[in-house]
Amino acid sequence: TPEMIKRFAAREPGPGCDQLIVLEQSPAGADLFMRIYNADGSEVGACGNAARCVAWLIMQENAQQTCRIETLSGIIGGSATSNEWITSIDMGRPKFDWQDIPLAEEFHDTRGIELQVGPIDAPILHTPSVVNVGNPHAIYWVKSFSNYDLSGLGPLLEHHPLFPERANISLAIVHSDTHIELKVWERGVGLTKACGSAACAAAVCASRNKLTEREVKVTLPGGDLWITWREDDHIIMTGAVALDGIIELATS
Ligand SMILES: N[C@H](CCC[C@H](N)C(=O)O)C(=O)O
Repeated sequence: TPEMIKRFAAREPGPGCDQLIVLEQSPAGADLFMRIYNADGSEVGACGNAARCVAWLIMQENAQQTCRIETLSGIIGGSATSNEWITSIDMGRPKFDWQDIPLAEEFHDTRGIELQVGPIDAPILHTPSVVNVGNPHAIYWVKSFSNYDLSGLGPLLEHHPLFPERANISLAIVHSDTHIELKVWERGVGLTKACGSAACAAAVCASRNKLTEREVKVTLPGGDLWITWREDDHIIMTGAVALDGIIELATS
């Protein structure tokens, strides 16, 4: 139940976690179904970091080079790389229409929507890009993180009425046309060290807004991820399998 998940995630007892991942049989015939619970007990459709860990486990266990993982948002594809500790995930295609984010009202240009923070005449944050990469994201483009208290602004924006399913909120610095740096307030969790889906969201929005190339390195507090937004519209995320993220595999 959500209460049990909240207790587990809140480190009572145990190490705590940002997400709790439950692996089940896949009704769609994928290698398995990955059920994703946030620390607040909410169930969501994407978790990039977990996908890399779960793909690694499947491919190790079955001696496979590829795998398919079913999620609430559809089937994603895992593949091994030349480095056994690095996996790639095909996160599928981004959705940019306002109804697919989803937003509570119509916006024709989701490359930058009217959602400013602070005084109308001198907003401290404004014109975020929004996208759904299996889960909803809003990305604010900033020059530096030091001017913003994301732990204060995050929950306000996460729960903003414009996001009927809430949203993951990121601050993004574009260092070059191949390098983005992110700080993320995750829906249902809070500030985290890494968010794979936010890295995907920022990469496709930066490219769509002509701020970067289609292949970028995304630096998060917990490490780097490499995102390619392929010409066929699929988002490929490559990064280390954060094995320290697999505290324990509870087999039921
Ligand atoms: N908090 C996110 C789910 C986990 C995302 C993050 N852990 C990742 O690696 O993508 C959401 O509610 O959509």
